[in-house]
Amino acid sequence: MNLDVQFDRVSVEYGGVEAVRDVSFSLPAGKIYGLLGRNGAGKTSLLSVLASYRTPSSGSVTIGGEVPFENANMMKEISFIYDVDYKDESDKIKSTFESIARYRPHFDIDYGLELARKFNLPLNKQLKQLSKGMQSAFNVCIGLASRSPVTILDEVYLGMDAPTREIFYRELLEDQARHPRTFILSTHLVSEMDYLFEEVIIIHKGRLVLHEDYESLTSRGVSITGMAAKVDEFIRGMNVLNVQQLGSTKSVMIYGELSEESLITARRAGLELGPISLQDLFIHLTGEEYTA
Ligand SMILES: Nc1ncnc2c1ncn2[C@@H]1O[C@H](COP(=O)(O)OP(=O)(O)OP(=O)(O)O)[C@@H](O)[C@H]1O
Repeated sequence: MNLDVQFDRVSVEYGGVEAVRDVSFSLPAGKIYGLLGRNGAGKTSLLSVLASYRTPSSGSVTIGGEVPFENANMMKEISFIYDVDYKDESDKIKSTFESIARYRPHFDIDYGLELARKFNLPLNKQLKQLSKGMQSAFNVCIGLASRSPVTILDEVYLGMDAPTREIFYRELLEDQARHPRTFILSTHLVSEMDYLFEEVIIIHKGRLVLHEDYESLTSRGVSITGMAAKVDEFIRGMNVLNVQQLGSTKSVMIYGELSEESLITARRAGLELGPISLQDLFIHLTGEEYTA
């Protein structure tokens, strides 16, 4: 079954206020997508339309050409994992997995339990007795063990410590290699998670800023380091994202590809060129001065 995701001119309104405006993009099945945007950019609103938690105020979302809203067959193929509050939940991990497996056809209980052990989750405790980070790790167990063809993980790392997040990232990549599917990861931890993304979608103030594959996106920026005067001369007229200076050495990030001629000039001037990070680009593209 082809389960490509298509957003077509999607807008989401809350009481007449537009949180998402006219967003279109398509996500071919089987890849890991990073969805980035600042607080309030509209990520959860967009994802909740895909997960059929709400309908768009205009436009449409389809999966494999079908509208998922109130489409029971299609809903079995989607998992939307977010920061669920378990404060009233007295079930334990295993029985929760068993309940989920009844309505998620791809759910693998053994894999879920294996993950729970890797995350050191206590199988004998009620969910409400788990710490915040443990509850997040439990959500990740559900997201991965569901093996849904379309899996949405909306800021699922909240409260998880760094080693636990590492387990999450490693397991995600390993399970993706075994059972390829579409993952959409919404995150603020850009520098930590960027290596997971095959494609990146950035939204800002409800609008799509870009959708591009990770490699070509990061190849669009360059860092230039060298003697301050030489750097200043070289970057004249370029789109500068960030400047750092230590003594007489200056390091500058620019956005835009350098021509072959510029590369030769930079080398002649003794300047060091390097890649820039997705986080640098993200900060630039969603800064206040940026207008899409
Ligand atoms: N139920 C709601 N009623 C009214 N406004 C809402 C509602 N949910 C979200 N909004 C507004 O819609 C906008 C987008 O919110 P959304 O939660 O989609 O952003 P986000 O990118 O997920 O943010 P964050 O990274 O902070 O979680 C915000 O201005 C928010 O205040």
